[in-house]
Amino acid sequence: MEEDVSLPMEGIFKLYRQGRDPCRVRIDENGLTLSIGGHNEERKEEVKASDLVGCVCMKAPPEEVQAYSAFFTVFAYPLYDKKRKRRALCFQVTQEDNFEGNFEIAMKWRTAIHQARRKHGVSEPHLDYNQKLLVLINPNSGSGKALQKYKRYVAAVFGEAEVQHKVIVTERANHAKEIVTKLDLTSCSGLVIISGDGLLYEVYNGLLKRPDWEQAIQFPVGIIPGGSGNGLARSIAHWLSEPYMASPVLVSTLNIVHGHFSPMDLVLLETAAGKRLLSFLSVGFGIISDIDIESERLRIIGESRFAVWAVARVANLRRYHARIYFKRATSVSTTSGQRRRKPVLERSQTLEEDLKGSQASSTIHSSRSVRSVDLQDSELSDSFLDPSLSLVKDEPLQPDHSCDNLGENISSEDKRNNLEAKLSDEEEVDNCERSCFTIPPLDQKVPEDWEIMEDHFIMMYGTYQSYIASDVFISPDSTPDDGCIYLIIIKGNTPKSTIARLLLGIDGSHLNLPGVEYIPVEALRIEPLCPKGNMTVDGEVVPWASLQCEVLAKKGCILTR
Ligand SMILES: Nc1ncnc2c1ncn2[C@@H]1O[C@H](COP(=O)(O)OP(=O)(O)OP(=O)(O)O)[C@@H](O)[C@H]1O
Repeated sequence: MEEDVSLPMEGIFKLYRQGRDPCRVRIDENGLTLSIGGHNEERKEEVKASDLVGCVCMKAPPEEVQAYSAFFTVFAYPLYDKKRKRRALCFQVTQEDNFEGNFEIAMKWRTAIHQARRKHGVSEPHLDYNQKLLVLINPNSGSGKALQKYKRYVAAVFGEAEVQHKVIVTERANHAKEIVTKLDLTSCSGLVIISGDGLLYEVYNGLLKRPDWEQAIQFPVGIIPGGSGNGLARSIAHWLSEPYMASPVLVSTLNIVHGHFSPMDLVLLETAAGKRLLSFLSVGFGIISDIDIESERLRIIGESRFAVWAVARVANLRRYHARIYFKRATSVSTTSGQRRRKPVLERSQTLEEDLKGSQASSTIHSSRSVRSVDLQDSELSDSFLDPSLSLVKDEPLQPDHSCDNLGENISSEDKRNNLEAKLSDEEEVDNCERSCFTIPPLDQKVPEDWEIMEDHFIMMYGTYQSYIASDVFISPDSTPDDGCIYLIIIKGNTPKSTIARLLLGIDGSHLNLPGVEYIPVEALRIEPLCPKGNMTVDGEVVPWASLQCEVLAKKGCILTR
């Protein structure tokens, strides 16, 4: 382990290939400050500690005249124009007349950069940086690009941040579940999932199978979007006010690199067969579940599969006879336009926010006139120097009169097959016993303070995250740790035109449509009263039968900035 240096630290270097002006550099716990040029023409740049990612030390390239120089390159991802962009600042150290002396100085700066980065938000619990992360990649997620995303983007940022990790590429459905069921949780600092939400569902249900499940489900988990359903990754970014859509993989990878833990609600479910399931995203039936399951055949087109299938489903609207019971949450309100504070996390101001106020960080300005300097917003592969020169070793339903429109095929074969594979573990021991629930068993009456609703529903969808897919902003009031399941209910008498408007854009405004109910609850029971339908948990099919659940508030742990 490297020894700490005392901050602040200052030095004078040259910015490699950026003119002859000396550059005064200061690092403290707030970040890095550069002052370039003389007193009359001084330009300043600041990079916040929260945007720093790492630093590598290098020897001089063969063409360098001052061959005794050493270099250190600082990597950061500040916000420019509503996008996180890579900044690589390469400093040339020539203080000493020999390479060893200069290299020692460069290494000290590397330590200081790491220290500033890690001390940012140090009061928050964070990853043990001395242990490896276990990265699970589903090569068949979405359009099949998860592995490519890892190789092309994630590995590069992990390299810059010196994130030690081990990769396992899943070979089949349930592989990830098997891995985490047996994993020695002391052998790694956290789990990172590069996939859609389906693989994370497997991981959580693998953790639930363990004898130590109560601790295991609290194991730190990070998610990088690679699938066709990436609701959690988008929800986390929304919560942190990060510009997700501009670069989903980068924004999510930076959460892992910064490695702060945030509590996340999980939901414990009980099926009619007495099986326990763990969920982090949603539970429901009706039109959204149908679209999710039936659009599976279009997974090759990625996330747009939901929008394409929605059109087909509205034309052929189904209604499901069911009874739902719920315990209304008393501690929250759903007043539109009066949303609760979003980021619960302490986070430093972004460059963009700064620019709105004072002219500040990462913009170089002269003492006379403020001007932007050409920023090296290069692609991940760019670097001022060849990283291979680094001297720091990388450790590295039959039709039924009570259910309309159910005569047609209502589920995709893919998902059904997957369901069969996943239910084949029915005989597995449930270490999570019935006593873990505070709600009564399914065959007993619900408590007096629960409410009951019976209808031919178009949908009933309970969600605990704001987004259930990257472009489906279903529950604006949800935050990952609010202790609530938000029910979105559409009863059978709602006109088709309303459903069409709803599905054209689930962007939060859908909650204002007549006929759409939005109810925060702590616990829920669903009792289907028609023979066939799609019931989903986190977008995965579960048997069409009674089911109930309750919130395990803040029992999960996600990696965030
Ligand atoms: N190597 C593999 N081959 C086939 N299926 C796999 C493999 N690894 C994992 N799976 C299964 O693929 C399913 C879907 O994965 P994932 O969520 O990553 O992708 P997705 O495109 O978002 O899919 P969905 O939206 O259907 O959940 C997972 O539930 C998992 O069981």
